[in-house]
Amino acid sequence: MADSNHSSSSETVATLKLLLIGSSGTGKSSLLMRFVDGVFLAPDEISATIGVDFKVKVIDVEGKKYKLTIWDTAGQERFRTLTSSYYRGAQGVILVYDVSSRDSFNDLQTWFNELDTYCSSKEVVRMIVGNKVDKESSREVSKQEGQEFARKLQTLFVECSAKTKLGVQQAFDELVQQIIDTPSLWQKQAPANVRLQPNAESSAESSGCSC
Ligand SMILES: Nc1nc2c(ncn2[C@@H]2O[C@H](COP(=O)(O)OP(=O)(O)OP(=O)(O)O)[C@@H](O)[C@H]2O)c(=O)[nH]1
Repeated sequence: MADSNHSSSSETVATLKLLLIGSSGTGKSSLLMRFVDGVFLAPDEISATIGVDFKVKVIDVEGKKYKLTIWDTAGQERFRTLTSSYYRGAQGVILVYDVSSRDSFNDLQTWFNELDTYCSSKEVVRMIVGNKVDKESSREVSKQEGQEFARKLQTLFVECSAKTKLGVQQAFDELVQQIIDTPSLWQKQAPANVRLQPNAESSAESSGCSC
């Protein structure tokens, strides 16, 4: 998949909404920055997310352009607001843990429960990402454990490092490819350049809502 951030949204086949969830400090904002901006901020340059943030990236898959809106939410409970609206319309969700933090891995089940509550569609593509593999000497969760948990929950699985960028592109590529391979998730959207009638029903179908 290639980047094409200079193309206009009217040329895109679809807009895909991706979410990053997971406990505080696992590296969600860092993964987003690495994937969209190609940078990694040092610990003293990055602060905890408050509420919700998002970035946009246009990618090229087999000659077609897809606009990704990638949402990053606060891991800290006290900064979490608007939870249900955050999940609305998502086609892909990345659950992030830190391979050097057993607690963040144990927290995944709670994040899954939240996901099931707000995003019940089984079609929505889910991926577990074990971040910070560069911290191999302080690893607390083996790759095999991560894989087994993902298999149990029937999700995709990738290990990566926002710091070294290892695996980051692969994670987003696999997630997007699976969404593209599930047309019912995104083909019901109105084309980006078609405006709905003001009185059009705000049903799941007309809003492109997947959850
Ligand atoms: N070594 C290493 N550190 C990382 C990596 N990714 C993120 N970090 C560091 O981990 C800390 C937390 O990163 P964030 O991206 O702010 O984590 P977050 O999940 O967005 O945190 P919240 O906004 O509180 O939910 C920062 O100090 C990052 O620099 C990584 O791949 N390797």
